[in-house]
Amino acid sequence: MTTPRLTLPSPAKLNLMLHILGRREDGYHELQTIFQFLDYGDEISFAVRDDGVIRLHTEFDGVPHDSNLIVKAAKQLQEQSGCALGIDIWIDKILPMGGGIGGGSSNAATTLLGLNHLWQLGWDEDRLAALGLKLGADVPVFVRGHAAFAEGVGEKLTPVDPEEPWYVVLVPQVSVSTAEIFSDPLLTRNSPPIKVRPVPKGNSRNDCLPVVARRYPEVRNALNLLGKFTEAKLTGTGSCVFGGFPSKAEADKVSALLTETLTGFVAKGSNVSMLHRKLQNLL
Ligand SMILES: C[C@](O)(CO)[C@H](O)COP(=O)(O)OP(=O)(O)OC[C@H]1O[C@@H](n2ccc(N)nc2=O)[C@H](O)[C@@H]1O
Ligand SMILES: Nc1ncnc2c1ncn2[C@@H]1O[C@H](COP(=O)(O)OP(=O)(O)OP(=O)(O)O)[C@@H](O)[C@H]1O
Repeated sequence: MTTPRLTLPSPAKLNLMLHILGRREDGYHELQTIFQFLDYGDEISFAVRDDGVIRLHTEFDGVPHDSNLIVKAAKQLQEQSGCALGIDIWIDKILPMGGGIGGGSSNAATTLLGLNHLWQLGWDEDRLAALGLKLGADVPVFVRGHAAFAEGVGEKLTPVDPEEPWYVVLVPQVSVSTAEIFSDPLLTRNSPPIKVRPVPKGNSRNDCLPVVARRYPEVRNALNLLGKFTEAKLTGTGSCVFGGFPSKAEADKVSALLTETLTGFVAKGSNVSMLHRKLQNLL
């Protein structure tokens, strides 16, 4: 008898704004950012095994098995929960790596929530988010599954409900190293903290944009091209560039023009992650 597989979505995120307030003693940066999910992402399938082995069957270019955030998330959860079960994992990977749309962090969160369900651990969201934070600054928001205003290094989350437009997302064919951008001497690190909620209009800038655009001509090009149709923004530390449109038809039209020369996709913004919508249906 074959073990049944559970397939769960692993959505992308966008940073609708990103301000850098300062640098902490450990080198990490204090941020204020707004996360929103996309109805677009990878799909991860899981099948429980009873021998305790954790095995990711899909190979990733340049990411060894044990360094994959999916495997790290599974191992840490197994270790900390004392669970004797194991897991077989497959992923249908469509999210670009190093694109600032959070693929690795989202994969880690989907793994944590999927295994919590399949291994019947009964961990609450706070505990899963705390474990997730050790894997990456963006993991907690994917664990919680609601669009959020984030502070600290991204772990202090307040749910928000921004508009949910259709986005054109351009994917310049360069991988941007987050660590490299955060260590650039030209990065602005002194944005004043926003104290008013909701975040007032006019605060949509991303402090990483000037540094990324300066270093990567491909990103500059994408910003210029999309900027002809709408406000073109950078997500995270890039490389992806996005802009919102009121309808799918308008987003499709612009995407069709731009993707003649650039890679990209159209997806709807969503304040509730599609992972959580699927899990809700399961329960
Ligand atoms: C900037 C964002 O993309 C916003 O969504 C994320 O906070 C980055 O999250 P991430 O890719 O999961 O980043 P991590 O793997 O935690 O960190 C990668 C590297 O970026 C730098 N880093 C990251 C986040 C942060 N708040 N300050 C930093 O200085 C650190 O050098 C760190 O070693
Ligand atoms: N499951 C995974 N999916 C993607 N990348 C992974 C994974 N596991 C490890 N990595 C490593 O993490 C790096 C960053 O990947 P990721 O896709 O999260 O970047 P990102 O979209 O820029 O994320 P962020 O917006 O959180 O900075 C990759 O270049 C890769 O080396």
